[in-house]
Amino acid sequence: MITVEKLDFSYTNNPFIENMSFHVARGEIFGFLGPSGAGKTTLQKILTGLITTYNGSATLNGVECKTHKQSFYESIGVDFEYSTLYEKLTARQNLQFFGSLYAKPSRNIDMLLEFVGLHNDAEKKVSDYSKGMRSRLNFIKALLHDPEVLFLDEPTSGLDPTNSRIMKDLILKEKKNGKTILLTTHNMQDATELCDRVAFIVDGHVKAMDTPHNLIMRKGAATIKYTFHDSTKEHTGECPLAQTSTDSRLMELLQSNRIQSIHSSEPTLNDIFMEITGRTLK
Ligand SMILES: Nc1ncnc2c1ncn2[C@@H]1O[C@H](COP(=O)(O)OP(=O)(O)OP(=O)(O)O)[C@@H](O)[C@H]1O
Repeated sequence: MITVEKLDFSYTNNPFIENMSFHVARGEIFGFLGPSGAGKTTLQKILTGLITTYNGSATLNGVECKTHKQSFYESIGVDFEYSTLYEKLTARQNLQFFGSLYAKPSRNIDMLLEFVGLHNDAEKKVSDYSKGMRSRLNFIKALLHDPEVLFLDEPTSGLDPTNSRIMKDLILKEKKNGKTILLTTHNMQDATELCDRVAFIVDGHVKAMDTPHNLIMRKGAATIKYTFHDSTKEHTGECPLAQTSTDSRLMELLQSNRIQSIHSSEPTLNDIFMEITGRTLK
């Protein structure tokens, strides 16, 4: 669906994105993860045809992004971080207007509004919308022409936990509807939950690319920690989850029912990001 090969791009004379290659399959949710300034938005701009001065190749459905025709935009939907809604128009008027820009007939506006719980606010001006309502409206604006590929820039940024949950469920629903989704995020938890694969991006370079599960497993096994007490005081112990049966002390404690507490701790995607890139996402 999307193929990037030997991509080079910089805003300045210094190299930035260099020799980057990756492929995103149809129906996949693919996440660009990286700290501020890593080049995530730049990559999305290249793939949505907004930056055309790159070298190498970036194709979407076989079309080179920098030489696209207007019809290119029929197959992509874009929900970037900043709202592009008209404040003085109602939600419905906004959707009618943006829908009219495409050759394809719009999806049913009432159904889209219902889909994101805005059906009772359709006639309200966007200036009277809360941040969460705007995010949901911006999201369905990107779905109006039923595009094959969705580009989402920080889809949960600035949302409270409830609205963030709503947004993530909407993204997963669109994946079920067969969409290919490229998203950027700083949020490792969202990435772990949403993405089939992620690319760690730092300073314009891909440092790692895999499923969140495989990346987490790279760090090695999760560990278990346990506490037990003898006649004098409480002790703690630790061993790799995969080696519990060879930990003789743990075995003996289990058999004599002397364990007081036991829990496992898995590395997070954030731990792996720090290990691979030497950077944090904050
Ligand atoms: N139009 C531009 N002209 C010159 N430099 C730019 C331009 N847009 C972005 N940059 C620079 O390119 C680098 C990458 O920016 P980009 O917006 O792609 O980062 P990002 O990973 O999306 O960051 P964030 O998470 O903060 O959105 C930054 O150093 C930024 O200052």
